[in-house]
Amino acid sequence: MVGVSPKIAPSMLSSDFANLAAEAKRMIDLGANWLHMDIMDGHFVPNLTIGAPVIERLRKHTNAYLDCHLMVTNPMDYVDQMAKAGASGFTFHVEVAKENWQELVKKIKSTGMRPGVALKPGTPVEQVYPLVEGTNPVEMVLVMTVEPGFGGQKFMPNMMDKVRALRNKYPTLDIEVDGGLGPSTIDAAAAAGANCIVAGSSVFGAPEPGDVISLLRASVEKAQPST
Ligand SMILES: O=C(CO)[C@H](O)[C@H](O)COP(=O)(O)O
Ligand SMILES: [Fe+2]
Repeated sequence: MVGVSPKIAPSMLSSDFANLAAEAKRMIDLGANWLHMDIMDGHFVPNLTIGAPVIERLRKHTNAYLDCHLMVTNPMDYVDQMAKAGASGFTFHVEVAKENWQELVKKIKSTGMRPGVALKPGTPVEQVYPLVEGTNPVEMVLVMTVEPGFGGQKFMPNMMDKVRALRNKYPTLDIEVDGGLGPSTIDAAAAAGANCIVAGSSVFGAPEPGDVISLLRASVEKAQPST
């Protein structure tokens, strides 16, 4: 398979938020490729986390790729502030961008951020096809493998049908899975074709988080050799 390399992205939602800069450095030093930042507005999902001010403060301490997952009702309102704060990737949910996704993707790209689209477990995968195939395509699809809102939930294996369908159609697309990924679920996700792996509780809850990061990467490399 050509063009997809593993990106292991610890979800900072499970980190010690009071020591975010140190936690970010620890993850990068342990081999993480990206840092996954969960932005929740308390409206699209029943939880409230962080926003652009925290991204901005974190950016002063790291050059890492900040993979921002926007679980918000009005993603357009966040584009400028997230770009200014130093976000690298901006992944919005298709459920709230049915009408304006073209405008939204264009705006994200104009700021230099990398656009991605996420879908909830109940959303059919076909809904994201136009966003991958349009003249202004997204560069990543995030398949939620839990209901968005909280870390530490159980992986939904039936979401792998979506990952398989996406990988069959788009051999070089970045496909991210998010929710319940860890040593016991990674092989299913990697075999289905996911190459960007978000993992929160399994990494931060492990005695040796670096071992979990390595294991996740090895599983993706084994399932999808990138040459
Ligand atoms: O988007 C998310 C929740 O909405 C988180 O990124 C996700 O849940 C990661 O946490 P864990 O690996 O513990 O499931
Ligand atoms: Fe997430």
